Amino acid sequence: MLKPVIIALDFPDKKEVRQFLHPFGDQPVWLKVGMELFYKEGPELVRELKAAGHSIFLDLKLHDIPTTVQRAMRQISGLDVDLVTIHTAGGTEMMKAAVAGLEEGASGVRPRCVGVTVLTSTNEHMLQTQLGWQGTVKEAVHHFAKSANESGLDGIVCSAHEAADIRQTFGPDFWSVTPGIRLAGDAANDQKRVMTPAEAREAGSTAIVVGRSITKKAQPYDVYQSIVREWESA
Ligand SMILES: O=C(O)c1cc(=O)[nH]c(=O)n1[C@@H]1O[C@H](COP(=O)(O)O)[C@@H](O)[C@H]1O
Repeated sequence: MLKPVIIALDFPDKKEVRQFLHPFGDQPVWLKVGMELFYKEGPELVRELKAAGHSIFLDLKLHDIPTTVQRAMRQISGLDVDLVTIHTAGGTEMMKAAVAGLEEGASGVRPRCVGVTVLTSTNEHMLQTQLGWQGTVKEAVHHFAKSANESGLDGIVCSAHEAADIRQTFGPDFWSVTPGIRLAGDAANDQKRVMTPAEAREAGSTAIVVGRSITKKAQPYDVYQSIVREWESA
């Protein structure tokens, strides 16, 4: 089992990805390929990273009518990635269609699918004034997690602040994948609900997603290793 510290490869192209991964040698890690990189490099880079032994979280956050999502997930599943995202706000019919598409397209075990709930760049004030939700962030995440769970998803994406409630309610097999991770002293940037790796583990996160706190450092490989140690000793 790979360490559940997922590195967000938020780079513009494969050249920068290869440079970044060079110090990792042949050590397989969890890598997240998001929209910026996928829209530039497409499936070819995903195949390259898979062939190198990495686990791939393809984060394209699908949100469309059920038929379109099902057909898109069929294609994504054919890439043999390990984890994918969908927006829970698309509703249960869409999420069920996503799972069906993943099953149809898989040659073996289908990719796990987690539902994005309230983005970690959103705080309670934004949720209430911009998105029209009357309750707290915790209540909103719980609400979307319930519909994700009922739709057959494998977990959700939320901040580590909600992870304890999710684990307690849905059990450890329902994943809480938590971005918004910052090392003590790092800038939050656009993230609003942040925690350190150790805090996230103690709160019950299944896996953490870390981008800039690794990728913007002078010695990213050393920082990755220290985050893994922090996670394991928490
Ligand atoms: O789905 C995601 O991965 C995601 C959901 C969310 O609520 N917040 C969030 O930051 N992310 C992703 O996690 C990564 C966080 O990057 P950093 O803020 O640089 O650590 C980015 O690639 C985001 O796209």
